[in-house]
Amino acid sequence: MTGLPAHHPSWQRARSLARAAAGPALPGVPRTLEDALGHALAEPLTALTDLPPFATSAMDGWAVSGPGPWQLGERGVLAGEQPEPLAAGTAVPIATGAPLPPGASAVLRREHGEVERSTSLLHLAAPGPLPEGHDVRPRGQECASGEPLLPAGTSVTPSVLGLAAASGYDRLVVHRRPSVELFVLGDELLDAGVPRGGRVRDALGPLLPSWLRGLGAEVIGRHRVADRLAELREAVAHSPADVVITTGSTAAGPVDFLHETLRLLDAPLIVDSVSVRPGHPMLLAELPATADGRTRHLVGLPGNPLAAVAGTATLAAPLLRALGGHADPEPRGAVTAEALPGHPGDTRLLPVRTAGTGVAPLPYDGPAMLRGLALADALAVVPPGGAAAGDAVELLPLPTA
Ligand SMILES: Nc1nc2c(c(=O)[nH]1)N[C@H]1C(S)=C(S)[C@@H](COP(=O)(O)OP(=O)(O)OC[C@H]3O[C@@H](n4cnc5c(N)ncnc54)[C@H](O)[C@@H]3O)O[C@H]1N2
Ligand code: MOO
Repeated sequence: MTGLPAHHPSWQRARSLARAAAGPALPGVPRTLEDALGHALAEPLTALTDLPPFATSAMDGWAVSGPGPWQLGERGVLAGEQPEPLAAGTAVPIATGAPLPPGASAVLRREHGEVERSTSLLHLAAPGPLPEGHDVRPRGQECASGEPLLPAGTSVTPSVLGLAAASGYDRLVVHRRPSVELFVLGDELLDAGVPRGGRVRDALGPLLPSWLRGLGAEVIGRHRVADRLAELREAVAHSPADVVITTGSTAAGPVDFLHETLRLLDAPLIVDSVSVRPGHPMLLAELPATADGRTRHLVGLPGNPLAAVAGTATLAAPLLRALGGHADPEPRGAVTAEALPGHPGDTRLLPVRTAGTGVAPLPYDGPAMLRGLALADALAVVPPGGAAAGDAVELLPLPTA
């Protein structure tokens, strides 16, 4: 456990407690490039080759040697070929990406040259002269073999996969993803159809798993758990997940058994409610370790859907990112296009949309509502008392897929 239990910390402190609770990131494992997507690099990415690995032509045209005009050879050089040396005063056709023949001094792009058919002489057809190295990508222009390209902790995106492949990798050593099991509580929840008979649709079962995957988690299960102490206790006690995430049951209602469950499991609370709106009943606890000594945590998200979203951004995101070894991102900021309403004493997380050069609030942002969130680009972190038009605010990203 990290530090003493923090009851009702500030929003900022709750985030750092959640990050620190992770401890060291999960161990590194080798993965094929395809399987590494979404993980974090456990080792720096170091170039396994010079890039480009040999001097190449940057354009379709001719490789030339010395000043023109040039006697044109017949056999051109295609990408993937090993060219013959080029004698002074001669030229050969060359394709973009083809290795430059030894002895070539520059590349003349097709639209800048003219071939005299009768003599097979290639003339410069653009204002000259053609400088040495023109339209040539020299070997090692992007990096030298052994050069560090990306630090450990970098999140593996499609672009990182491309760079890793270009620089010679078949596999990457990445941190294991934290496993997550999601327990959705609430006997009033329906899994299909229109709300009826006093019951409402489960909005969080569909909302959370893809978000959690986007945070780098491996979602190993999603279950509905009945509002009964014994059932919740069994589910939490036996979950093999690194992180158990529950929704609902955080408050003091007649069937809110989460606190009681944690007490019975001897699971100390690291965060027990946060000074943030919506979502202040959110919590973070350390669960008893697994038989093989792995630490486990529980994030309790409030049942009101927007409050659960606030809890995911506040507690689940820093915990999961740190477990997965992802480096902390630079905070993203924006200017407000109009005033953002705040809470007198707590931080407020407000769905906002980019409007012109700033961000603006959206209607329907109550804790039980998702209508504003569904149109939002981000959650704005609104300080106690609110933000005036033109103020800078931090933005928290929202998943897009
Ligand atoms: N006496 C107090 N009552 C409440 C407090 C409080 O401090 N004192 N806090 C309020 C706040 S703030 C919130 S947020 C909620 C948190 O409640 P729980 O986490 O215990 O959640 P539930 O009671 O189970 O549900 C609340 C609400 O959300 C609906 N819900 C639950 N799960 C889902 C879901 N998966 N999809 C859609 N809607 C869901 C549920 O039907 C309730 O309407 O407590 C306040 N009360
Ligand atoms: O703060 Mo509760 O978090 O939704 O109303």
